Amino acid sequence: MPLKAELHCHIEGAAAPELVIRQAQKYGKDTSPYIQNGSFVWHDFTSFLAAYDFSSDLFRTEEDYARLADHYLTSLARDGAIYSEVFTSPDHAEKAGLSPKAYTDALGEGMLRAKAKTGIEGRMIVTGVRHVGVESIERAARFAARCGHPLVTGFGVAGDERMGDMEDYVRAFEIAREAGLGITVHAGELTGWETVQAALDHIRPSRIGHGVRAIENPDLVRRIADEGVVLECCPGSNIALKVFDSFADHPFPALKAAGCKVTLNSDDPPYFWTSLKREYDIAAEHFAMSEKALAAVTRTAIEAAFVDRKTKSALLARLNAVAR
Ligand SMILES: Nc1ncnc2[nH]cnc12
Ligand SMILES: [Zn+2]
Repeated sequence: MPLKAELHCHIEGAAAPELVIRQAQKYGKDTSPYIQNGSFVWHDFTSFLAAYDFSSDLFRTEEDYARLADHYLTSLARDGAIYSEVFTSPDHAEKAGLSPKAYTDALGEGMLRAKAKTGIEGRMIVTGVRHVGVESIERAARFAARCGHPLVTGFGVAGDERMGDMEDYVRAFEIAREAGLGITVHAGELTGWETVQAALDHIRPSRIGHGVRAIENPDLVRRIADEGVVLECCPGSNIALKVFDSFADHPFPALKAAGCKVTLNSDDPPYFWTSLKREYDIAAEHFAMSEKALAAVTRTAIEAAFVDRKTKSALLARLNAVAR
């Protein structure tokens, strides 16, 4: 089994249906509109977000969040992952009645529990959500910049790409950059190549969440390759959300062949009927990636990780010990 690293997973979106059902029982909620036969139910991005927000609202206490992070990172480690970055969302925490600090501390506690059991190294990327609005995104950036939590190492923007413009987020990203945080932004998932170009022009991230629709513009693909911007690709998510019709139509191999740095990620795994392990399996089966090529993807992810140099070297040494 190849060693793996993940850069792109929304922690609320990693809650398995069984865990969500348990939380719903705890808080007296009916899951039947959103979970049927042990599987999340949605049919487009808007209804996906409705199911996601319903489930997120069932994580309310520090222990709920600690258990969620522990659960997810432990399952990742069992699938061969040595490193995990998760997107956190102070907006969801506040809606559930927890302060951003209590929420972040709790997730950090869960990550440390998973590390104690399995050795997996975890970090958090605080995100603002586009469809909540610019003000909340700047609030999230200010929180990320001043929270001082040792596992918070990045800042990002996610949510419905069809709302707002990249330029609206420049201030938030400047706050995060000045605080020394790594920068990633969702672009080129639900909207076309223009969003990816706008992200590069206005935000200057080292990584792009998805970015796959850059394939629509060969000049932009060349620019991504030349500038060494890392793409956090999530093929299973893209097919589930019908960004592309099939894995045969997915641009992962073409982006890689054009010299773009690509990584494999699960995004919101149970919502898209995937896992990090399945993403590596998809790449082996549909993109003809050898074990060596998959190990190189893991290496790209670790090199692009928002983690201190010493930890990065230790992770690369672990990878190099088994993959040559
Ligand atoms: N796939 C996705 N795209 C944008 N925002 C998200 N938030 C959670 N999952 C997301
Ligand atoms: Zn995402």
